[in-house]
Amino acid sequence: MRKPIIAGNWKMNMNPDETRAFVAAVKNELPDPSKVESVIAAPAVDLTALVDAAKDSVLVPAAQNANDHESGAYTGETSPKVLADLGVKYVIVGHSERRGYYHETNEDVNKKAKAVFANGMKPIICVGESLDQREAGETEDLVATQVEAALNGLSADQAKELVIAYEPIWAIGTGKTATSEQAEEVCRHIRETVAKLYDQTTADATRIQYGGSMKPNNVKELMAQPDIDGGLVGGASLQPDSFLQLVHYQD
Ligand SMILES: O=C(CO)COP(=O)(O)O
Repeated sequence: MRKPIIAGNWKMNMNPDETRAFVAAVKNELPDPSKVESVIAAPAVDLTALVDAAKDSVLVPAAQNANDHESGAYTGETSPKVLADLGVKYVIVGHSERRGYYHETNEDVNKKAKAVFANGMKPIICVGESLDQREAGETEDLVATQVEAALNGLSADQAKELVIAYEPIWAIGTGKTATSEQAEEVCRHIRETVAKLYDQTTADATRIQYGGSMKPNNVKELMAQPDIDGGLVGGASLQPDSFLQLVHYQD
């Protein structure tokens, strides 16, 4: 059985003091990690505070990006090796904001996913279409291409470990959630794509999240879909109360 994974993506919000206060507010209220994995992806400048505050708790620290090199002349970038040294466990790769604002390509996403694995962490690989692409009927082909490119050269064992987040761009930060049927349709297609690339056993192990205006009031219905194994949550992960409601969606 795939273990559900609810991950907050704080984007460029919170400072170290706010990070410590958030962790203090949630750390003793999180669900049993054998039932739901609770993850927070903080800005790089907050990760030391996050890891430190979250030790002795089941909260799993994650980063929002990493360079594909371990060290060198890459001014302003974050080394995946240093993230791993700090105690980070997951790294979000290829978020639509990185693809859009910072021109990350499918090839970059693939290199970063490999670098994350090479340093003993797991990537959360984001895919998803714009509204124009959805309206042009391109969603399934586009998402399959993104998945194929991101997983290029990864082993079946790695495909079982990574997480794919389906985030329709038109649903991010807009309050417009994809209906659970729309989200399920694309997540099922992602699983079929993984099955074609590897085999059904591998695809059955890969965890697929939905992201885009996931909130306490829609998490249950989304998580009830057979191919949705988790959520990647922006706005609703910034407050301890709503994050706790999300990770406790089974209660
Ligand atoms: O981009 C997202 C998570 O990575 C979704 O953000 P919102 O939950 O704020 O729509």
